Amino acid sequence: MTSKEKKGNQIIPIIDLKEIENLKSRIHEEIDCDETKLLISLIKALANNDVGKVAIILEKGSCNANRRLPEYCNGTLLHLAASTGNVQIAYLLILNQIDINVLNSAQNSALMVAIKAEKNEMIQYLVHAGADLTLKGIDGMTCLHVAAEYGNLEACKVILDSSFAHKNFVNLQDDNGWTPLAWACDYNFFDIAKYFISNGADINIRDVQHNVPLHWAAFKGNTQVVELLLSFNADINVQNVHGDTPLHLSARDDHYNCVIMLLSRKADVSTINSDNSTALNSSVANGLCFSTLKLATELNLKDKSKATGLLSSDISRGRELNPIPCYNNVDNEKEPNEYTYITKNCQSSNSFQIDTKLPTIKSCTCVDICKSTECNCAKLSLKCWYNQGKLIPDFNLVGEEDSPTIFECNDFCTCNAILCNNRLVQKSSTERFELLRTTKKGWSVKTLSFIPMGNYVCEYIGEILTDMEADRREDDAYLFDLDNKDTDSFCIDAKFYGNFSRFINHSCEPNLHPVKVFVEHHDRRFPRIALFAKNNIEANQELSFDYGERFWQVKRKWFTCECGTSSCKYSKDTIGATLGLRGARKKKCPVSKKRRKQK
Ligand SMILES: C[S@@+](CC[C@H](N)C(=O)[O-])C[C@H]1O[C@@H](n2cnc3c(N)ncnc32)[C@H](O)[C@@H]1O
Repeated sequence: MTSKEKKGNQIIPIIDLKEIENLKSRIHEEIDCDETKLLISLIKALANNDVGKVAIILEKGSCNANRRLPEYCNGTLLHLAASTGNVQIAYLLILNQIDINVLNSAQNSALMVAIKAEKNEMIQYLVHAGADLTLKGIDGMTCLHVAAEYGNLEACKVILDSSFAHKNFVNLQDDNGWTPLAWACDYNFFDIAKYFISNGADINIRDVQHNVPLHWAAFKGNTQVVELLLSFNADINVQNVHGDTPLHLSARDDHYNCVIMLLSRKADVSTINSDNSTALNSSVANGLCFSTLKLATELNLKDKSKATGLLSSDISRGRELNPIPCYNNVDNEKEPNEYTYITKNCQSSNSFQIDTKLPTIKSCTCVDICKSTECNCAKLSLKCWYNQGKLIPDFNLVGEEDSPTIFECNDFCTCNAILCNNRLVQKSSTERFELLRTTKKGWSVKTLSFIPMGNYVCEYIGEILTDMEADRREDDAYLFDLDNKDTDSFCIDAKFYGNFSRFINHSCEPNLHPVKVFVEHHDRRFPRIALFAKNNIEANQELSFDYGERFWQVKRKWFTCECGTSSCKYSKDTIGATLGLRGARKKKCPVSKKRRKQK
């Protein structure tokens, strides 16, 4: 019926126009021009795959191809064509201006209908014809989620191979936080899970209940998928918001093979969930797994060297995308609790007002992706400093002078918020962190995953204060100066309200670089402080930024730098020379300025 053209890895159906003309010439019956009768004939012709007749009716022009069909779930003729898989008819409909991205009342686009019906040639055609891959249907699922749920590997390949799919498309989450990989793992589609992982799927992304795909695979007893995820180093003892590990979930549903697999890979039988239950306590009494778990628990009890120092499984209490566990293997200090965990800057006084008025906010009129130099937001930042989800190498991550200020696209821009190249800090960071007690610097933050240079890591969050308010505070250890040259000065204090960034220590060889970023308002007095990776950061490294010389000028009386780097400027041995020589110079510290003495 149609021949095919190869483009990249994709085979795209080619519509044979001569064949359509030929089919049209065989139709000799009179066609009634009454609109309702035309529509009925069209539906009938479509259902019978009568391409010639569909072409003739559409040519009459008096039939609205976009009309909704109540008897077909309020879809359009394209939904109908998608379910039958007739690519020539889909071509004719699109030629007649049918909207390719309409959702029917079950919230399916034509592409989703084709995926569910496994009409793979139609899927190729609709993707090639520009169907919106980011369109979200029921429960916020994209076409890739649907393809994963229905086990349609061919569709997954077509979608991900398409030039319309952006870099991180494979990791988009639905309303429940599920990635396409989570769907494939839950429904035991091994080949799809493997395909996603080899195409950039992140096995550690958490859903709204903090489950990772391994939880779902274990919960369903999908042993082969569990093994696949573990072979890609999935954390076997990962806990969800209820404290359940994959072993808890597998034991609860008595999935014997899966429990054996997890135990053989050294899953920890001693982990307790929020009900104070181990996997053994959670298992079905006298079920298949019970005696195996009992034996594993008894053997484990004999191993006394199990102390992990875990004080909390998530210091953010579910506020971050990924939980942030807290460990102390150093002293008796408990989990820090003298502050309130927040994820957005806050203001506790009326002494100033952030100007959020619409006329003061510039926005762009780009279509989709904001990659051109014409983007108004990029122009405001001098140029767009992001590409493929990170800072471009041109961005000054090492210089002492202030880095450029970044204006990200905002709610008033016309671009597509998912595809736009100029939105990073406004999206939650997907990196994983841990709070760890150190011997000489109190608490510290380390990254659990590799972070490439230029990646956005986290935001320094806290209470916005005027300089005068900050001066009245006794403890200045968590102040971050917003350092505005032209107007009144403000700072962020993370002492009482803050996120995990308040625990990031100083280093003379820092791996983070603070950048001023504006998103929801353009009031220059109140930039957001985004910390970006200054270089590649290996997993398990401590995060740090440079607190600046002024900090050490004030603090040297109480303590000196313990960063331990070879170029440390403020250690017991070097601080005298560093500040003695430079003390007289009025050095402008680029970002961080702690002004007050610690009492
Ligand atoms: C913003 S807090 C960082 C988190 C802090 N470690 C804690 O336990 O809460 C800044 C304080 O951490 C300690 N600190 C940070 N970097 C340090 C360094 N390089 N050497 C010594 N102490 C440091 C100092 O006590 C400093 O006042």
